[in-house]
Amino acid sequence: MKMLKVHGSNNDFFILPAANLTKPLSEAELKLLAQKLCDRKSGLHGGADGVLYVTPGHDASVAGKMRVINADGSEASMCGNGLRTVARYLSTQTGLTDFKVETMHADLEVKAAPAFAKGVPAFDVEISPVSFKAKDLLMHIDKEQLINETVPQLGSNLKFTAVAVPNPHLISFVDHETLMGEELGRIATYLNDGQNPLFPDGVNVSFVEVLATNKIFVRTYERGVGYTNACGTAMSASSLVYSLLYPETSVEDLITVINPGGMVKTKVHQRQDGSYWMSLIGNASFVAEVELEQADAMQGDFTKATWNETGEQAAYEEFVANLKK
Ligand SMILES: N[C@@H](CCC[C@H](N)C(=O)O)C(=O)O
Repeated sequence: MKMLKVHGSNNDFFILPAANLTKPLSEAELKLLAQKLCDRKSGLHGGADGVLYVTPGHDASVAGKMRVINADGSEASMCGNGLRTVARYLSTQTGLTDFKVETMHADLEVKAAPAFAKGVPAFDVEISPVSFKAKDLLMHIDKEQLINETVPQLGSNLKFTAVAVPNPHLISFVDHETLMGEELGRIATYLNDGQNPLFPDGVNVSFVEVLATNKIFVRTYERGVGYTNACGTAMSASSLVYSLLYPETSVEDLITVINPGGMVKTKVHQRQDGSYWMSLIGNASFVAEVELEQADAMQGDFTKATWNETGEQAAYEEFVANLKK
């Protein structure tokens, strides 16, 4: 079966089109396959943060459907970095450059964007729906929503905002020392332990540093994965919270979001009814074309897999190096 190794801001995935399977996968087999492929020690070519499973959409109004399987086998409702790469994949399959992709809770607009650099193609994707309601985050606290408040159960003086986009995010704006410290891992590990009373289903946790007006740095510990180079939904959610908490910025401003894996651009939009959605604009890099036997992959045997590099990773790394100049 053929797959693509891809990334957005070095948040990396295997794109697995269902059409490429030699036999259909049960839900349990899809979960196991993601765990086998993504394992950073025993997985395929260094593993990945997740699998993006692409199937036909509900009708001709969408070019396809993206399902997001985290490295631990859990399924998420959305993946911003992944959606850019799936959009590019579907664009190559259909010839379309402005279309919709079905996701768990919404059909989302995607469109080709100007390349971020030579050899670094980019896509612009819609991040939506957005909710601050505790029930939409599966967050168990004694209030309807959490916006820039401390959470005593976390044993921290930091203030947090919780928002679903639609996967759940808990975000705190911090200074540089805290951004780079141990607190993020301590809090995120606890909230993703499967036992805590606040987020029984887990949550993506991000610390954000404001670098300048409309320029932020986002570091994320992801539900179902751990620390990643970037999290597209987290960067979009952080941009929304930034626009709400910092009067220096406004909706429709273009925000530069730096992350450990590179850089994206975001824009926060507000509809007539007051609801929000975001644009996430960033690279959609194809690293390698992969081919392997499905049965081998299910066993975690990657010895016979073929791996053909596209050459795009070198271009992406040059793009990142130039960011730092
Ligand atoms: N890295 C993704 C988010 C993937 C899902 C997340 N780990 C969750 O479980 O909600 C992104 O780019 O948004």
